[in-house]
Amino acid sequence: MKMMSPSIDTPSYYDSYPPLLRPNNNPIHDLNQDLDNPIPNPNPDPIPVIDFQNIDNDAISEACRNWGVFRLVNHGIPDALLNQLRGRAEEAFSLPFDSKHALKSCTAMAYFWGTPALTPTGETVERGPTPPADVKWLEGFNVLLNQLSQQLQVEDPVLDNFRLVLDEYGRHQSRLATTIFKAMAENLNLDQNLYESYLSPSTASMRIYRYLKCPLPVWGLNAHTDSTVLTVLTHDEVGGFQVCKGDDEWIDVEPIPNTLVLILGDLIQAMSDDKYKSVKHRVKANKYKERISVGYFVFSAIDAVIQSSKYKPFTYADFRAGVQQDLKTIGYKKVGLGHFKLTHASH
Ligand SMILES: O=C(O)CCC(=O)C(=O)O
Ligand SMILES: [Fe+2]
Repeated sequence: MKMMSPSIDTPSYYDSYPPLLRPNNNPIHDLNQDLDNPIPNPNPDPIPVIDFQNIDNDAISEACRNWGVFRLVNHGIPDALLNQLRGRAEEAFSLPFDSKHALKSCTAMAYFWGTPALTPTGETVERGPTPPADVKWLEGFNVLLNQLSQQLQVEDPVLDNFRLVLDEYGRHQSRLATTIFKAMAENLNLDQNLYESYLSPSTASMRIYRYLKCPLPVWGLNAHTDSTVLTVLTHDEVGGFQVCKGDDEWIDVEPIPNTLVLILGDLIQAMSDDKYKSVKHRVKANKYKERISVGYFVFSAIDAVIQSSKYKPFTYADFRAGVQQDLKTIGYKKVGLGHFKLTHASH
């Protein structure tokens, strides 16, 4: 799709960047990280593939146990909608920084930049006096799906078109997550009564990120696990997304058009008594290209009590409070499930 935004060669191009992240205006960055030692990218990569039109519970089970991540094909989201999503996201990010920043406190679609550490309503979590080295070369919108049907506080046709396409895309994501979770719940023999509250698409959120061109070899997003039941990602062709296999084998996930990447989060790890893995993942920054990704994050109902032989019973509200506290104190290297781990877990 053609963009109305200034071309990359014009000086005004960087008006869409947060001022601190514009060229020649960059904070000091942490250079002590080694970005150059992932496993060389085999082609195709070894990430398991699940066909949504022909769901194979055994294949899902194996992917969940051994990987914590799989690629979803034949998911039924029209290519046209995925292309539209991409086009609308590019248009929204190309707006001048001030137009995006006007949405800073808009809960339905909150703009953020410089950090992925947010409250559930999309406000930036402040971490003491944030050292400049913590600034991440990214910006994004945090979207609460159940609020997207209403007009945004800020009237802007570009943002409104973006909202509409996100709403439609979000409905597809709820459909996919519900079906996939059902297969997982069957595999795990989860109690039918519990299982209803274990996945709550009505409280799902989305994040649309633009990773900005970053002049230094840093991580676009540090290694972390998601605080979700499931996360569904769609990636553009730029690449840079990596998952961890085993303890320390980082694998580049190839961006394959019109496929989705599904990640297991901390909550399903607990529900599965640690049989399924909440997979560590991270994003490499790119010096030459911006990268856009869209993530759908689905959690348990806020008062759902998660039962596990490996953890004390906890509600999702408890878990979320723990994660928010972790973000304030230690950042993305959260304690997460560790807050509830039983030291002498029963078998
Ligand atoms: O941008 C991506 O591909 C990953 C985003 C992510 O891991 C997250 O928001 O938790
Ligand atoms: Fe993540």
